[in-house]
Amino acid sequence: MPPLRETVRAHGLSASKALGQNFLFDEQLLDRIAALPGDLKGATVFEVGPGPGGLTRALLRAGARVIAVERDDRCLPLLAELGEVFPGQLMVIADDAMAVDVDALTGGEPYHIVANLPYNVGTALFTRWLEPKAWPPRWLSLTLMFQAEVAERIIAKPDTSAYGRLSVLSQWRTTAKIPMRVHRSAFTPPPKVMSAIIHVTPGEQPEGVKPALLSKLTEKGFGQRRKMLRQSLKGVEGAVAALETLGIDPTRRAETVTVAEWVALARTLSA
Ligand SMILES: C[S@@+](CC[C@H](N)C(=O)[O-])C[C@H]1O[C@@H](n2cnc3c(N)ncnc32)[C@H](O)[C@@H]1O
Repeated sequence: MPPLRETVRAHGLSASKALGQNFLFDEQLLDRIAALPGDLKGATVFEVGPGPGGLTRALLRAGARVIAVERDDRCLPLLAELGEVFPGQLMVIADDAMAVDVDALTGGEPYHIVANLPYNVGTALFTRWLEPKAWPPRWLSLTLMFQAEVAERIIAKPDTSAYGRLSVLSQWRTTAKIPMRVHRSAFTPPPKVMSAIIHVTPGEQPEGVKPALLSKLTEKGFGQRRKMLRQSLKGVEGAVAALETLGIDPTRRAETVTVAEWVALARTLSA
């Protein structure tokens, strides 16, 4: 099929800022991204925002069955052409990714999620995928492009300025890594900031922890990250006493508390 840039030009497709569109046209780079989840031959992949289909092409070339959700109807004719080149491999749904039920769309099959995310909904989608009703989730891996600053927050360690609620919620039952950084100049048009890819795989959920409690504790703790825990966690019943029981100094601040300590605190309160 014709090179990606040529196809985009032929369709007169230009990036829309309102839809968070920054396109990738370097097919070698796209193949490297599509290789990050591992062997995709015969695997199901859910893609958010295929746009002109650069990443989609790479996933199809890798042998995946791709279910893609795109909000911009201008991209649909171009994606339909792509579907003809890879018969039976591509299903495109014209919708808002926030409104679709991925488990239902993928028909109960385990699936990978791969996306060059629209920045305006990226974090909201990511946190939703981290908080399914049941664990392990149906997804096998997440391979997601983020602004580098958000990616750093996801993998951050305690005692760093990037460490926060997103770090704890990302790390307590998954393994999260940054396998690749992508320079802003790789995109058309180039965004203002650098990007990085996050690769996440599910891990074991620690026993006896209610996810909603961990969510609440981290919300309170990091909501007032400069305050001592005995102050910031005052609103969570039993939390300050639990700190004492666990030997966590209540004069510490949220950003010094390790993921394992947050989990221990949530476990104590979940009992
Ligand atoms: C950063 S671009 C990536 C495009 C393409 N995947 C690439 O790598 O070149 C983000 C894409 O997400 C689409 N998009 C934005 N918001 C969306 C939403 N809520 N649901 C589905 N797609 C959305 C945009 O139209 C755009 O095509």
